[in-house]
Amino acid sequence: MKTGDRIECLEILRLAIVNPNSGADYWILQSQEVDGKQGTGYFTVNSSDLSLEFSALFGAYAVTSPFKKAVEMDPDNLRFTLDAIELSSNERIVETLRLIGPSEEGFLISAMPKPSPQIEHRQPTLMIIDAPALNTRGGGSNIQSLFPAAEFTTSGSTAEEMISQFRLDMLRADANWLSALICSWPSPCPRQDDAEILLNFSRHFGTWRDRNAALWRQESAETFLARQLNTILSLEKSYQDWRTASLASWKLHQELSTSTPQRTSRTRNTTLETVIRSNAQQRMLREAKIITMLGLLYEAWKIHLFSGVALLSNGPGLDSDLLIMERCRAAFAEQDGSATVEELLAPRQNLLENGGTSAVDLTSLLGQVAEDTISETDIITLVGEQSPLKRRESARLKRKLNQLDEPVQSLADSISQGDNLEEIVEEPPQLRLSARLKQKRAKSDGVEAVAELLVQDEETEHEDEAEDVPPPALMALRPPPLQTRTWSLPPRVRRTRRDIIQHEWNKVAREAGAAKIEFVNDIDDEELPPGIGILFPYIERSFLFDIGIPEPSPLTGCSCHGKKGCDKKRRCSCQKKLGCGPAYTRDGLFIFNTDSEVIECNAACECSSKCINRVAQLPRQLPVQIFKTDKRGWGVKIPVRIEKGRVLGLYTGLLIRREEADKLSGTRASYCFDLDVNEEPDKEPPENAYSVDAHSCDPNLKIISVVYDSTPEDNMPYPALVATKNIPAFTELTFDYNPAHQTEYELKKYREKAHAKRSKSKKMSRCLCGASQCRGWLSVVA
Ligand SMILES: C[S@@+](CC[C@H](N)C(=O)[O-])C[C@H]1O[C@@H](n2cnc3c(N)ncnc32)[C@H](O)[C@@H]1O
Repeated sequence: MKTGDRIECLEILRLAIVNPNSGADYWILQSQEVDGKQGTGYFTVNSSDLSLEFSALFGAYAVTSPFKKAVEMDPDNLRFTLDAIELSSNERIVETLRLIGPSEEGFLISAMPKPSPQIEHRQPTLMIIDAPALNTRGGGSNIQSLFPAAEFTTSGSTAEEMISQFRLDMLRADANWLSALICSWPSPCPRQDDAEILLNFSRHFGTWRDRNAALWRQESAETFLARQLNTILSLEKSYQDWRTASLASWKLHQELSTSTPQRTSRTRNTTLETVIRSNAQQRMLREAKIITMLGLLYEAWKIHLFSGVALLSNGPGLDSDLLIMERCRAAFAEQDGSATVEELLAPRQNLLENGGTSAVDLTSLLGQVAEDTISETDIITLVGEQSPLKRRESARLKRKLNQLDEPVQSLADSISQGDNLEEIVEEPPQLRLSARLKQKRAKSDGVEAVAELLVQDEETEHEDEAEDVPPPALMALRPPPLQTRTWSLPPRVRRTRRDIIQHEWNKVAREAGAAKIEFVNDIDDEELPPGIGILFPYIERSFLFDIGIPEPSPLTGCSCHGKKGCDKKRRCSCQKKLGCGPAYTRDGLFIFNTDSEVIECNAACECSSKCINRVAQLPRQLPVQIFKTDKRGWGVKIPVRIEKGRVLGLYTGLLIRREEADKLSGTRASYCFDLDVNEEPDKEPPENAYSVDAHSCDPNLKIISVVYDSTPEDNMPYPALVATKNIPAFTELTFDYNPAHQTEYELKKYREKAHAKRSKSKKMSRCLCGASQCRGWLSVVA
């Protein structure tokens, strides 16, 4: 590239190019008038120093200089092809290039939008900044000296303003993305307040970044950096608190699960419960990894903060790394976690050989954490040995992780028992990690359940792919040989968040023997109901138990024999407690002959699994669609006709104590279901498909309480959803959130209360059920 060359492009927002060796000052690509119009996308290169070959800017990739091929132009879609390296403007070039060069040492080329009332698209100006030069000239305060004012007169703004704007954009992108990422994680098991800590954490982070953006204009670079450092310290503290709380919670969870032989032996006996239990364990594991990941993110960010380029792009490691991560995370999600360790590590190997940054490592890590295909020890391995600074940091990290509390250590042990850390670091990453994990876990005592689950995962994997989405290619993460490397993602069927969640939920449903679940939205662009994310713990049946929930008492069962053993109430000790005839017909339809709890036969009974008194406990038979309604958020419907009395399934979730439930507010409270059959204080937030059922004052479902894996005295019945009428296919399913309000007396009281409270109470809102007898107000806490 030389002065006078023309480059055609539509828009460049940011472009960073790193060159550790050259001493050139900067280049400017100015837009030119074409056909009498300014800024239609042609740019001419001006440079104050032509000693810098363009190929050198591409560091590891451009092996010879000057570059052999001219810049190729594609007016519809900006595309630079340099020495067979393709850079597409579809991805922000700043990120692409950050992948291939050590930002600490080089140049930053940035292209910024130049506001122009005449032209619709943003008109770019491209700048190349020599970061070391920036340092020697006194950092941020002297930026102007690098950009002679004359060069910017056409843009109508000063260099400083443009840089501030640039930084502001990056800060916003960062803060938004990180908070979206953190907020999309669901509340961890078993402690609900972990979610709160996470939220605070992300808020804290967001506020900090926004404030930084504002202060940049007012403060000197030194004060600015000092302030950042202070905030990092407090941010770190909040992260540490969160980590400590989560670890303590994990420890307690572990202790409780091992010190409760009754529940343990029961869960081992039933595949369903084993799976649920394993899910909980996996989830905890994943959370521990995420905690570690966040730590690594901040470590990485801190390292970058001290590099020269930090002065210009404000937390540069995080700025672009986060965006890279976001992209790679999506790529990982598309791959459904099927990349091999080798494939995951390949970008890093390539980087190390060619002088890379930590960006890809973190990217890969985050993707893998989301897909649960990586352990803490692998994370440490991946952080690996890089720059001396990075090496120090990673050694410190290793020490830290080694000193971690027992819970995480035992987690790591359960994954890689028998390996020491150094061996893992050395080990060539050739095996599929999931296979390795499977073997390790299968070997270690007490984690058979997890191994069993993994085997099931594998078995169902292919079936799933055939059903949902074609297996994605691995191109994006498997770097091609140097000369042919492409950064544009190949065309493929894109997996949305909805696809991924649907896939995950169906996996759980299938394992529980239940029918399919589908998300449908014909109303707007919202992909999923609020609060449902990649790690949302879907439970098909059974409860998850919060800490402090007492063990259910030992079960006693009936001694009915033969197929018809439980048909007669007086012979069946379970049904005797019912006080009426059998609750179900032989076809499994609820008879509506009792308002009290239905006591179904249980694991201790001698009757067969097909006995008449086992209905709600069976896997959900009908497929469900979770769909977006026009006025009431998301709801549930079933694509087939439903007979009156059909038991559709259970409303399950995490069983928490009333004290905890009372602390819930807003949306979370609206999912809380009071199991208050015997005045015991347990409630649960949502964790399955029926938790999005809407309220109606004229509902088509009724909730009945069913007991089958605890005793009535334990007060842990399952709310089961029963059709109260024949329901046509695709009708929205509704139940009355407050059936007590149906009686005249209660209704009167309710109306008075609603009237008094409607302007004040957050718990009352307008009912939009549309029923002719609509009570007008919805009390969201049932
Ligand atoms: C348990 S959630 C149900 C799922 C919810 N629709 C969603 O999109 O997440 C309960 C919330 O749904 C909404 N909702 C359910 N039934 C409603 C109704 N009849 N009228 C108005 N809002 C309703 C209210 O916002 C309520 O707080």
